[in-house]
Amino acid sequence: MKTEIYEKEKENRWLRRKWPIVGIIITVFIATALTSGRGASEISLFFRNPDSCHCQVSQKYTGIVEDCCCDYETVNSINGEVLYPLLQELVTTPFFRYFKVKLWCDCPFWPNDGMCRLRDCSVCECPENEFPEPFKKPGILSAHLMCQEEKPEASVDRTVDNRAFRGWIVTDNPWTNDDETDNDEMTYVNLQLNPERYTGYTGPSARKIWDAVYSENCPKYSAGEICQEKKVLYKLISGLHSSISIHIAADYLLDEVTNQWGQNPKLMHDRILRYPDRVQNLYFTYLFVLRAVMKAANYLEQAEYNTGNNEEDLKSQSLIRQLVHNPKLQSSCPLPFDEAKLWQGQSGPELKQNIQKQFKNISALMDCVGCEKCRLWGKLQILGLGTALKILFSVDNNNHQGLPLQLQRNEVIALLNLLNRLSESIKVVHESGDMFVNSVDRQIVDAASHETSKWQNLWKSIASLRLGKSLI
Ligand SMILES: Cc1cc2nc3c(=O)[nH]c(=O)nc-3n(C[C@H](O)[C@H](O)[C@H](O)COP(=O)(O)OP(=O)(O)OC[C@H]3O[C@@H](n4cnc5c(N)ncnc54)[C@H](O)[C@@H]3O)c2cc1C
Repeated sequence: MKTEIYEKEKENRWLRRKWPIVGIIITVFIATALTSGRGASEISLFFRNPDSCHCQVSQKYTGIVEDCCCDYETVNSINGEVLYPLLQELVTTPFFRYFKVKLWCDCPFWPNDGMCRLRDCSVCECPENEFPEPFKKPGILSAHLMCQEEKPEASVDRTVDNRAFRGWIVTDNPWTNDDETDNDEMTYVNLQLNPERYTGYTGPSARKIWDAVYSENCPKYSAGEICQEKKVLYKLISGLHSSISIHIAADYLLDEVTNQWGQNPKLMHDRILRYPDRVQNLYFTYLFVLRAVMKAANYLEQAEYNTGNNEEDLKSQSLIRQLVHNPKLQSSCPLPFDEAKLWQGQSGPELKQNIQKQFKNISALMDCVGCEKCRLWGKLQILGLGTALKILFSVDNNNHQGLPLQLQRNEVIALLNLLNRLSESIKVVHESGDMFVNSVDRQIVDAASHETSKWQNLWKSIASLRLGKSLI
């Protein structure tokens, strides 16, 4: 009997002495369990992928944005001080808030598999009396023009065909799939009433679009690729994708029951911030589009901003002037992207043709997006990118090709609204990126220490149980 008590006491003493080691073993065990995917998903993501581990390290982007002519610090400062405030105001003016779009979903690649869950997926179209008179052609509201929800107010703009807008011509964009000159089935949407945010569009339907975009139309270039032309399309699309994800995370439906909207730091971290290349591509896309706007400065300055609301139209024009001729922008980042460097080699024209074809395909894929609001913003932003590509690559500085720049009103609306979206995303990443990363890190640490203390308590109870028993 004595020997038995002695043995038990020995065992407990061993347990007490080795407790710190046991603690470490438990911690390692928990970490292993979590990294093998059995723990909370956020923790597993954090530990599992060493490339994505930015634990407590603040993500600072410095130096020149790759393939551009401006550095991160300058982008952040001109965006925060100049572009963001001007663009925020500009997109609320009547001229820039009505976008003409074909919302019908007739996917040329596969049957429509609309997977939208939320009411927020659908677009609130403009009633006929809302959008500006000069945008309309009298008598176009015939009964056969039905909108998405079979309402008669899905009016079509044909006014631009006839009106002598200075600078507003009807022309097709060679980079996009939709025929911009065909007004059938087009409808007007007030963008201010349809913010780009979380819609619940997710799963295989959304994944199929992005997969088709990346795998078939702009595959990721291999590391070490030096041909800038081969990288441009991927970087533009990836930058746009980052911006879309940032808007989803920044305006997320946190609680469906109480309809509570707010930021989702985990989504922001998991989809964007933990991938530095996605953030870098966002900056690239921003500078690319900014360069297009600056290159078209004279055109934009002289164009007619006419919605019939004189005061607001003067405001649009004044804001455009302040933007394209801004002294701070001109001095700190005069050439955000140098398009003249591209298409120089022998294979230049062929490369350009290929990229144009791929971009057109991506644009056609927007008709496959199974959520109306996502389709609206997808189409707008792709038209905006197509307009930037048209400005930078379809016309050269000296009009050597004999093609003076001609833009359609809808292209300008898309271009400036796209720049505004990118500007918002840059602001979020720059001003709140660290806060999101820290908040996710905190959640991870809290979850891990909660798990650890749970195991420690369990272990302590087992140990005291054994100790108690042995003393009986
Ligand atoms: C055109 C379009 C517009 C959309 N608009 C909205 C919207 O307004 N609101 C909404 O809630 N949902 C929208 N969606 C859906 C949304 O983009 C996501 O597809 C959805 O939230 C599911 O996300 P996910 O985590 O599966 O990753 P996804 O964002 O679908 O990404 C799919 C894959 O692409 C790769 N990837 C992700 N980001 C990048 C990047 N920046 N660069 C390179 N590769 C990347 C990754 O491998 C990832 O697994 C839209 C989808 C499309 C196609």
